[in-house]
Amino acid sequence: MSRYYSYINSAKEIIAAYSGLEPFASHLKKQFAANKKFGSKDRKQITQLCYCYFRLGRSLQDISLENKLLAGLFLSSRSSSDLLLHLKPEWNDVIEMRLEKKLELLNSTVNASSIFPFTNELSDGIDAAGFAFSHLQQPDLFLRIRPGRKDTVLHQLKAADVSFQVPGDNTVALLNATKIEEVIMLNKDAVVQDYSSQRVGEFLEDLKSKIENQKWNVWDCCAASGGKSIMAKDILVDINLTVSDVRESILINLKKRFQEAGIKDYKSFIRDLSLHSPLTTNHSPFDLIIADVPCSGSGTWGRTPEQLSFFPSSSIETYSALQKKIVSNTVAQLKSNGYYLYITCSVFKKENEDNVAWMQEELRLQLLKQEVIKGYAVKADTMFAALLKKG
Ligand SMILES: C[S@@+](CC[C@H](N)C(=O)[O-])C[C@H]1O[C@@H](n2cnc3c(N)ncnc32)[C@H](O)[C@@H]1O
Repeated sequence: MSRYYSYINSAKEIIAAYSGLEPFASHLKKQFAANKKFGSKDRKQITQLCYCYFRLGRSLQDISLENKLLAGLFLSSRSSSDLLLHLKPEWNDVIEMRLEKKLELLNSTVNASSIFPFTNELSDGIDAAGFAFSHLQQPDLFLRIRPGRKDTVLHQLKAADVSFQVPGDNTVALLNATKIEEVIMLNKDAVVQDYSSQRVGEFLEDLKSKIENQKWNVWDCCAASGGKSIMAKDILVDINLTVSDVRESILINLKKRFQEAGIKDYKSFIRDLSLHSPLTTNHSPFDLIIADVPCSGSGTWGRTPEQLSFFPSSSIETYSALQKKIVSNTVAQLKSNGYYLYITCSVFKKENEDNVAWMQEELRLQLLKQEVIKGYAVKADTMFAALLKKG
């Protein structure tokens, strides 16, 4: 058997053994660890086959797994591959063809809802077809350059001969495989942060003018490893920062990241915010609460395309309910006239506009601005942010 068939067979076995209960990346890691025969080139090829397969979502259910693997590779690739050259040379010859033409050539039905089965749940303004078909491409890796570090970062990227683009003032787009930690001082000079996540910073820029003489108390209540907190420090500068998360392990990562970022003065605590329990911290009540809430992550499935096949629709409601609990338990800690920045990386209306409408009606917050930050045309995630004010 040629090694290309053996790649196809390995991908078939790995996909068949996947239940969807853990991220596919973890499953893949375990499978490779248990099969030492795979060298790094084999692992790369099998990984690409599997991910391209998942990028098709529930499309092409009527063809064999082997053909779907090849179709996934064909539709998701823009450059020639040895595997297609050997197994489907007629497709490899036209690999640079436009997607519409490739679909015509396949003569099979691949449409928006076969790739992304929840198009009727989308937030307003999202182009269902543009969003669904964007899953066929792997998103880029983005850096946010920290204040005053632009010359250093661009110089280091050029010196290391890394290919990159600068889509925004302080944003760098890189190919996903770039080993950026070997090139720049991560967290000190720039942070890895998706482009749309960086654009949430525009909401913080709007708030800057509202800070007068006093130092604001800011709480990043679902902080994870601190992406939004570092951005808040960079934009709002002189703030009393408090961070919390339900996971102790992620706050350990935050601590290390903050050290590298030079952020020393902050308070942190572990708390499950879905539980209604009294909460007072040194800095409460707050002038600003940043709630980057747990969500379906449906705006980021270009990075985890297995979700297109495995995400249960019932989870949308579960996330929406959890988000409401977290918001109502944290809003209590907001000063009157304080600001609430609600963020998701979801494209679902129930987690986005519907929850904001609920905050207006039930919690009497005033909506200042809300936006679906669309990333699908620029190889980035899609996010949602809303800025509200307590009366
Ligand atoms: C979307 S992530 C935050 C990402 C982060 N703000 C950033 O920019 O890197 C959501 C975080 O909420 C935390 N979380 C989930 N359920 C929670 C709960 N019940 N109470 C508090 N935090 C929770 C998760 O552990 C996760 O780290």
